[in-house]
Amino acid sequence: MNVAIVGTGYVGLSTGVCLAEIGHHVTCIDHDEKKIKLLQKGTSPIFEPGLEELLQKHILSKQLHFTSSIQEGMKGSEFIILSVGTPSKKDGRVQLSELEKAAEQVGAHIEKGMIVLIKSTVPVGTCERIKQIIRNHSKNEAEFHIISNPEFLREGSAIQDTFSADRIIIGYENRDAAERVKELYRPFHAPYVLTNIRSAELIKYAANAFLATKISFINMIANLCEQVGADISEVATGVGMDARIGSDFFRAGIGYGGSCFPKDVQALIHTAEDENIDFSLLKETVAINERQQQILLKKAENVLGDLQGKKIALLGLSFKPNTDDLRQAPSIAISRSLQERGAIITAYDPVIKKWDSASNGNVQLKNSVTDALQNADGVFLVTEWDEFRRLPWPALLETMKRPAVFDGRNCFPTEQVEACKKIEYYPIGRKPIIKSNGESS
Ligand SMILES: NC(=O)c1ccc[n+]([C@@H]2O[C@H](COP(=O)([O-])OP(=O)(O)OC[C@H]3O[C@@H](n4cnc5c(N)ncnc54)[C@H](O)[C@@H]3O)[C@@H](O)[C@H]2O)c1
Ligand SMILES: O=c1ccn([C@@H]2O[C@H](COP(=O)(O)OP(=O)(O)O[C@H]3O[C@H](CO)[C@@H](O)[C@H](O)[C@H]3O)[C@@H](O)[C@H]2O)c(=O)[nH]1
Repeated sequence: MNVAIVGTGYVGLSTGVCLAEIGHHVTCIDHDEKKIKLLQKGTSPIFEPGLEELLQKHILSKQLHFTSSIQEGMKGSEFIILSVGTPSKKDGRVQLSELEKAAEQVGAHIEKGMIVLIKSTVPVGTCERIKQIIRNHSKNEAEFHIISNPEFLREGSAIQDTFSADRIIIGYENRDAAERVKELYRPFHAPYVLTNIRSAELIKYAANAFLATKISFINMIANLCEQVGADISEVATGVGMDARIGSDFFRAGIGYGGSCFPKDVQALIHTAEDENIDFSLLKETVAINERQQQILLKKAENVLGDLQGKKIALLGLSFKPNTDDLRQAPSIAISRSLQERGAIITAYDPVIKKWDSASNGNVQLKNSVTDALQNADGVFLVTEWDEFRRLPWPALLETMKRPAVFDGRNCFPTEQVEACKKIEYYPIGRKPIIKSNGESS
């Protein structure tokens, strides 16, 4: 089948390569010409495991094409997938201008029988508006169909998530169009949920808001663990083993970030507000998350005192491992607060090589963990990149002024704590371990 994807970002590109892999002919469209040129050469503009291999494979197989022209991309396509960004406005509501603009452009080239799938995350009622915009811009009044098809892939595991999706949501008003969409995705072997468009739109927000709330809940339990002498890892395991609760998205830490949870929770609060519903539970999810992002800072102040002039090393900057995405990353909130307190901030991340110090806090990016840790008063483990678990920690800590480790993801290997003669280890929701000359106190 022929598919056009409008918006070749994290979602559009991941979806595009996966649809090519299952045998479709895909044209990815983006108005960013630099991005398109890079993609045409087989280079991925984003860091996403497994993506570049599929990209190169299907450029060669001629199943994957890239263009900055909507007209060229849509020509002969049966399915038009819209996956442009829907970021937050300052007040937390959803900015729909990118999607509306894309809809106008799609409208100008829409043809009879085309199926337009809205994959961008959009508030309830948006798909109906987008349909109207496309119709208003259609020159030939072509009859087309609209489908709400929210996406659930995660950054860092986008390809794997697409091939083993828990479900595919198809919000439809025309049953034949829904059946054609089922056929498009059939090789993924995922269960379908066929529903009306508004329910499909809401499913996406409810899923993200629930997961974010689950994280805030376990973070509060972690904070309680610290006060009552319990261990969050064991508590989360014991609670999560109840099949009704589940152990996924139950890792305590420094709170959730990324381009989705923060904006989608805010958007759902606003949707409820517009219907005169005070979704106070979600407001608390957000408030807990904001406090949690400051927890390493508080611990560091308790241990190191005034942070003015102290050197703090941040390990990991992206909002989670295996991505280069910095959108709403906890590292930004942390470095801004450290800067306010006059700390000197160094950082290392395996893939982030650019950092906007003016808006994200003044951070000196280093090329290695060794350089970042040199002479530091403390290290914050911010993102649980795998490589941090395999470092020669005993030797590294000796290069620090004070071997104080503030572990925001509980990812520092326990055996390494044991191997260190001198360490002050402060995890989340667990007892700190202080060792000097090989003795714990
Ligand atoms: N990032 C994720 O993990 C994820 C997962 C599920 C759903 N979503 C949702 O999917 C949507 C896209 O997210 P993303 O992270 O891929 O966004 P993104 O910002 O990475 O990509 C959007 C792309 O659309 C392009 N674009 C914008 N307007 C265009 C137009 N008129 N014509 C052509 N190209 C245009 C931009 O240049 C950009 O490359 C959002 O609604 C988001 O909430 C994201
Ligand atoms: O137990 C956990 C799990 C995650 N996180 C944090 O939560 C954030 C989001 O992580 P994750 O959900 O893995 O990444 P995203 O790529 O943001 O994916 C979420 O947002 C996407 C965009 O809507 C959805 O498609 C996905 O289903 C949804 O998981 C990150 O900061 C994680 O560190 C935790 O703190 N504890």
